[in-house]
Amino acid sequence: MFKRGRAEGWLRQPIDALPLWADFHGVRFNGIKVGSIPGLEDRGSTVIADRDLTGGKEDPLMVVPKDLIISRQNIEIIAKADHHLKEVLEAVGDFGRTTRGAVLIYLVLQATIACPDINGIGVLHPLTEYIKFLPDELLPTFWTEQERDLLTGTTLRPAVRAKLSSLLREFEAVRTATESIGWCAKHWWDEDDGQLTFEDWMRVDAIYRSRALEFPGVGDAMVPCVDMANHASGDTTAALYETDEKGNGLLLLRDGKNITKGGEVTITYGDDKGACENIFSYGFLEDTMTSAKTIFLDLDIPIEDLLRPAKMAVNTAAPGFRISEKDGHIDWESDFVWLLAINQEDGLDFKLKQTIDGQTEIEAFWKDQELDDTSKLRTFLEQDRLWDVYQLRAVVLLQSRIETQVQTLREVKMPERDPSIRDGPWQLAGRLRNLELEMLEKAGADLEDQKTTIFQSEVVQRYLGLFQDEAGADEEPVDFS
Ligand SMILES: C[S@@+](CC[C@H](N)C(=O)[O-])C[C@H]1O[C@@H](n2cnc3c(N)ncnc32)[C@H](O)[C@@H]1O
Repeated sequence: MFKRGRAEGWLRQPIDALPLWADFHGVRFNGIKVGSIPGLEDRGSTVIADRDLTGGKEDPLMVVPKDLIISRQNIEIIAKADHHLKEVLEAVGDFGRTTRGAVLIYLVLQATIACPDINGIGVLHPLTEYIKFLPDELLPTFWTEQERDLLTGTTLRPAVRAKLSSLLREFEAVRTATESIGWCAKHWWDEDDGQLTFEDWMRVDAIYRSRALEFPGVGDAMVPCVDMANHASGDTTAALYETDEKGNGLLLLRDGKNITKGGEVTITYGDDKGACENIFSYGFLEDTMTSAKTIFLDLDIPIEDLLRPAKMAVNTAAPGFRISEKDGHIDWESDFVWLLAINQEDGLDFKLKQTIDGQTEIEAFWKDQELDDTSKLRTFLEQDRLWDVYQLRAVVLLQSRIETQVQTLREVKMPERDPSIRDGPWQLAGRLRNLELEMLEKAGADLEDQKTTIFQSEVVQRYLGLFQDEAGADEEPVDFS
């Protein structure tokens, strides 16, 4: 539907028509306009100062009436007057009650309303026109297989693979849930005339992913016109977004920020987001990004671990760890690694429990204390006299996982550039590989230092049988492997 609508023009509007749309629907612009900046056309449209703007002295640069905000609450309100939207939202169940689910369904319905072959479906809404201004972002879900191959060894590779699988599952679930609705069967799913394709689902997902912002008091939402602002981090962020006491969306120039006429009025999409997430959600990396910032690596419980099935059954933590870099210093965090770091001889135990309905449930224990949430395991271990030993094991596990990742990145080099590979994916993949490799190497070195420090601890030395107390009596050595 989107591809056809873009090509035939019924799902496309030039950005020059935005002021008219905004004016008609009560969006107020103060000293700004929306368009592209000469020389930066590859960044699409953005908010531009239409006169000199002085921070601390300006009224809101944009006021967007609250009814135009695409939030879960507003979609529920719109659905009260649009029985087609309501029918689909109800049919998809819990998914339609999440913000993302409601917005994706809503966007699909707006495209359906705009389609000239489909009549009498849905109620026209200002947003039916607005989605025509939105460009198709080249997010990695739209990269070709060859372009995605460039990501091998980066954390974006598994993220994109998982996203594509989950999008396909969602699309099939929406189809199954709605194909018994007459108009959906006819206009969306009919083998010959049905208009809705998996590519449409990918497009609405990309629109939401690249444009939704977290609004105080509203939650995640797409706010028309505010979502035309491009991103800049740190001190270069020019404006903030929030809602006023009536719930209208606002764009506010930051105090102390002066923008001369023609300058860009940027917001931040989140300064802490890592390089992987930036490419995943927005399809670009800021030129000033010199660190991958944060990397999540998966961890697997080794096959040789006899408790693997039980550990997997009780685990409640994300199976991996995150390393983050701030001010040149690398930190790691993981609720999962502790489950890998301990075993039965340390005090981990499992019991089978019969539930009231006759099912069997597995329960985990740490030294006779019930472990109902394995993500809290660290708090138990911290109090244990062998805490240093568990820390050492965790560090060794993380270090080995990082080494594997580094090795893959080093071994699988960027190939010769095939002419079919587009410039965007080529540049982004190259930069991401370098940023992640550099940060992983730094993290590996930092963990080596941590390992050396923990290794010196008396607890570890005693545990390994390397400690000699003053009387010269050796501790019984313990097999650390
Ligand atoms: C919320 S939209 C902003 C408006 C968008 N440029 C448009 O034309 O509709 C987010 C998208 O804008 C682009 N973008 C935003 N900030 C950027 C930046 N600093 N550099 C390059 N592209 C940027 C990316 O394509 C991103 O997915």
